Parts: sequence; C-alpha cells; structure tokens
Amino acid sequence: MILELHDVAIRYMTGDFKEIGIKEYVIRKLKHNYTVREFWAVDGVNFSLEQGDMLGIIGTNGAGKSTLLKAISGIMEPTKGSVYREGTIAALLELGSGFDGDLTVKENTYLRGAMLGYTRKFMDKTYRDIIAFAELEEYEDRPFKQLSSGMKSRLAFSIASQVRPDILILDEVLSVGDGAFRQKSENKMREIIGSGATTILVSHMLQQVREMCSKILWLHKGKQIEFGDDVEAICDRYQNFLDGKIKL
Ligand SMILES: Nc1ncnc2c1ncn2[C@@H]1O[C@H](COP(=O)(O)OP(=O)(O)OP(=O)(O)O)[C@@H](O)[C@H]1O
Repeated sequence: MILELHDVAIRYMTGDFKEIGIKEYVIRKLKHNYTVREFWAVDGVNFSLEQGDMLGIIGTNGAGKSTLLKAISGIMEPTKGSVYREGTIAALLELGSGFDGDLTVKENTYLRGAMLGYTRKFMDKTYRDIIAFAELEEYEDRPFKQLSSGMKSRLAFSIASQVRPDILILDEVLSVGDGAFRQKSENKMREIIGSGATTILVSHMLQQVREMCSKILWLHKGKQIEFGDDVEAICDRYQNFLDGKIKL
C-alpha cells in the first residue's frame, strides 16, 4: 500500500474573513449581513493504491478532482478523514506555480528539486538531463518569467519526471505543450510507470485515461461514484453518463 485515503472530505468556506478582507468584514458585520457558507468540495473518498498503479481521476467540471489532488499531495489538509502516503511525492498542479519569476530557470530548477527533497549533489547530477528534456538549454540563465506558459510546464514536467518520485501526480499535464512535447511526455510517463512509480492523472481525455490507467476513480459533485481496476467498464459507464444515458 503506497497511498491510502480513508473517508476524505474537504470543505471550503466562502465569504469568510480570510477571503473578503478586514474592511469588507467590518462593513458586513456592521450591516449584520456577514455570512459564511460552507461547501464540501470532496466528501467521503476512500481508495488505496499499490506501487506501480496508474490512477485516472475522472469527473465533470467542479467534481472535486483538483481539490482531492491537493489533499493527496499534502498542499491541503483534509477537513475530515486521512491520507496515508509512503515515499516521496511530486505534484504537478497548477503548472508554473511554486516558481519564482525573478530567479533564473536554473535557480528555479534547484529550488524545486530542494522542495521535492533532493540533495544538491543529486540535483547537480540530474540538472543537465532536466534542462535537456525540457529543451530549455538556451534559457537556463534567463529569469523564469520570460518563459512562455508552454515552456514553464515543460520545465515543471521535466523536473518532476527526472527526479523520479515514488508518487507522481499530474493534473491535465499531458494536455499542455505542443504536439511534439506531448508525445515525448507521454513516452516519459510510460517509462516512469514501467519503472514502478505510482502515478495519478486527472484528465478530461477519456481515451488517454483508457489507454494509460490501471485504476479509475470517478468523482461527481465531491462524491465518489466508482473506484476500481475495471478501467473499460467504469469509463463506459462514465461515457454513458456524459451521453445522458445514466442519471446520478
Ligand atoms: N478556494 C475555493 N473556495 C471555494 N470553493 C472552491 C475553491 N476551489 C474550488 N472550489 C469549488 O470546489 C468544487 C470542486 O472544484 P475542483 O477544482 O476541485 O473541481 P475539478 O473536478 O478539478 O474541476 P475541473 O474539471 O473544472 O477542473 C467546485 O464547485 C469549485 O467551485
């Protein structure tokens, strides 16, 4: 067992103090219309993964997929339940975030490596491969903010995939970048899966999920509809739901 989620639920508070700021808070308090609404974006998710699994998370917009990934990667604590993970974890969420625009591409690469728990020595050894894979040799001494968004995601993908985490989380990563890079990143993903890493992928491209994943988690409005290794059957039912043949 490399990852286990037990009854995970995540609540967002909307309109609370943190979101609206102090001025608005005081105004609303004085007018007696300060209300905080709670919203459960993820509610009651249970599943576990073994080493080498590739999980595909599917569900329509707002199903809770990205929110769940944040809890899995540790960016967010679940409001209820628990997430147990083993080994190193690298998450490619909101590509390009977590970088410092004013630092160079090289500095950012080392920084990201350190955030993933890798030593300077390891990064010295891996750095050239990271830059070569991202095809950013000409940019290594430029400030990160000068990269195009496609280049930023290439760098993020390259770092996460070259450093070989035990668990790799990808949020729609394979749909960014141009055609040539997409092919290259898909091949890299297969290599990572082949090497025994556990991978989690969120994708709206059902065909990609069918081809690459060994397990499927289907979320709808925060609830877990299905989880299992019968990829074809779950994807078929999800497709039927998308086509309006199944109601939830
Ligand atoms: N910071 C936030 N505060 C309040 N509500 C939020 C916040 N972030 C997300 N939500 C809500 O939580 C729900 C789940 O959002 P999430 O981004 O996890 O969905 P998703 O399945 O990844 O969607 P998509 O496929 O559109 O990317 C949505 O209804 C969204 O509006």
